[in-house]
Amino acid sequence: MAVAVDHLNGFPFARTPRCRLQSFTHLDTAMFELEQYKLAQSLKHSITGNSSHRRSVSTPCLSFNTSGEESGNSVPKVEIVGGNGAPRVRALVVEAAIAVASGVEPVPVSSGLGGAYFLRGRNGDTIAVAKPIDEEPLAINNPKGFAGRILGQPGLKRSIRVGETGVREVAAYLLDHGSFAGVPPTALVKISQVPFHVNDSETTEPPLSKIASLQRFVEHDSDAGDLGPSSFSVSHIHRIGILDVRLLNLDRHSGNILVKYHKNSNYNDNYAVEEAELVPIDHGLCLPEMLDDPYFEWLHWPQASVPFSEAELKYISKLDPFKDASLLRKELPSLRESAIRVLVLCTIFLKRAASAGLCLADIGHMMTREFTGNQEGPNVLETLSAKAMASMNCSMFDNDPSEKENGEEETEIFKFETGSEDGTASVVDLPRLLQGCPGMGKPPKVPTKFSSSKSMSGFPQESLSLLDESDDETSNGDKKKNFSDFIDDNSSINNDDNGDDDHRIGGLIKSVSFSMPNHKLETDGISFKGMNQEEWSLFLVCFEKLLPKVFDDRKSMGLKQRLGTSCSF
Ligand SMILES: Nc1ncnc2c1ncn2[C@@H]1O[C@H](COP(=O)(O)OP(=O)(O)OP(=O)(O)O)[C@@H](O)[C@H]1O
Repeated sequence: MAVAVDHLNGFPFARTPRCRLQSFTHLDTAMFELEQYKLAQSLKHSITGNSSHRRSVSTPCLSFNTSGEESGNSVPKVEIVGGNGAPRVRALVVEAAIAVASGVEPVPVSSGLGGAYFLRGRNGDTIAVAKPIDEEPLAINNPKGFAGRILGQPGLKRSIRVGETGVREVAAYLLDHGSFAGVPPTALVKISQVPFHVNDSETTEPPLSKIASLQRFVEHDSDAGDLGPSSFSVSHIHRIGILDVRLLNLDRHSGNILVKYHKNSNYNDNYAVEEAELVPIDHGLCLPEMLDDPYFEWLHWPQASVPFSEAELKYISKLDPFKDASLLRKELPSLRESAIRVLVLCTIFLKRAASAGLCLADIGHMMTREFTGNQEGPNVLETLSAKAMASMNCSMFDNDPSEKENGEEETEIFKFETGSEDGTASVVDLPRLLQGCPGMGKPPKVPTKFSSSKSMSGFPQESLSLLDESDDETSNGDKKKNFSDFIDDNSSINNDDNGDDDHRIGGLIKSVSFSMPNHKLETDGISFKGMNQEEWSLFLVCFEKLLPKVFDDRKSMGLKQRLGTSCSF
């Protein structure tokens, strides 16, 4: 059996009318070809690297229906398309490639809302979990009855698009430096000639390949939902919590924490102590495109109120949000800049809060929205961001008195209408939003102007309106390409080449911009995508200035509320 490993560095991608292609200028694609007919004849399990077998890809479009040379090639294969620079992923992909080439079919996983498959080796051991992006919840080929939207539309969470959870799984692994939280090795791969699920297969040609996240399978005994938190160590919970805060994880429910038991070395014959290792999985709903409401299961666990240890504080202090941002841009060019900015903001928030002496529970609470009555209020992080945006505008106007005069319509600007499909309008009251944050005081008078609301039609879900696809840019100001940009439209996946939002996303855009164009403060989340680099830097300065007061307030409030820190676990 031969394994040909092929590196495609800097491959210049063409642009075709049918298919938007991604310029993977720095994509280092490792291609693992395993030819099945050779398998039968092979000299048992010898694996040889063959760099001379360079493969030219004429249509490197990451589509579900491949064409050209690939359609004539029925060899199951796995190739890395994102996260190649991460440790331990090549070994994972080699194993998965050998498994699929040897003809072992993926086994569907019954739990979860999305399509997930166990890939097994020929000895029956599970190697990896593959989650095709077109089988995510709400995606076109979802096998569990939650299909219906096309790639690029808002998904289960409005701030994360259908088809873009896989890239986030990989981002979580890349950002888990030194395996601090223990995210299993994860890569974004293209898997070809493997029978995954397809809806409506009678009318549509089954795809020859799919893009999927591929994660190392972790042997485990249960998940955290089956157990009470008392058996979990403070350190394991803190490490997962630190990751969740950096990534603004919207989905850290207990089922997404696997539990493995190890015999503790201190046990004696009468009483074997088992230590539970926690393994975080399922990071598809991290790094939203705008500030959103995270879900942190550990917030309800007493360990989260224990102060960070020295080692944890050291790890946090060494986190560099800008380096992390560069890493993501390099390894995962399809991840949108707006999501990367959320990472930067949350990391700064974590670092400053930890160094101010706040514990994980304090930080998690400040990032979580609260319900009062039946109304959801903004969390402290959102309120702070809104205030930083406002003060940023003020400081820009300070330099330009003429603008200041023109913008005196204040207060009203905090009330903007949001239309709904039935024609009713709701009003979002930003002064109230700004007052919701301890230490914020009165909202500033901020001159702003409204952005025009776009009326769209076509989809019933009002949530479809919340992502504006128009202007996602890289830090250089270049238009950024995303998965939905380069999906071949043969695959029935949205391929918006004409830039016309209206035929693609239904509902009503609900956003208001501040005085600078594209600073969107959306009713369901604050987005940073419209800021240019200079504005973003200014925003961060304004944001950081607001932190000490808020942290002081939280500390005095937390003293009353928190559990005693003398609890032992
Ligand atoms: N790395 C892994 N190791 C072992 N088992 C895994 C791993 N990843 C996922 N699983 C198993 O597969 C199941 C489904 O995976 P996952 O939760 O990631 O899918 P999902 O469709 O995104 O789920 P959800 O609807 O909860 O968001 C998990 O409940 C778990 O049992």
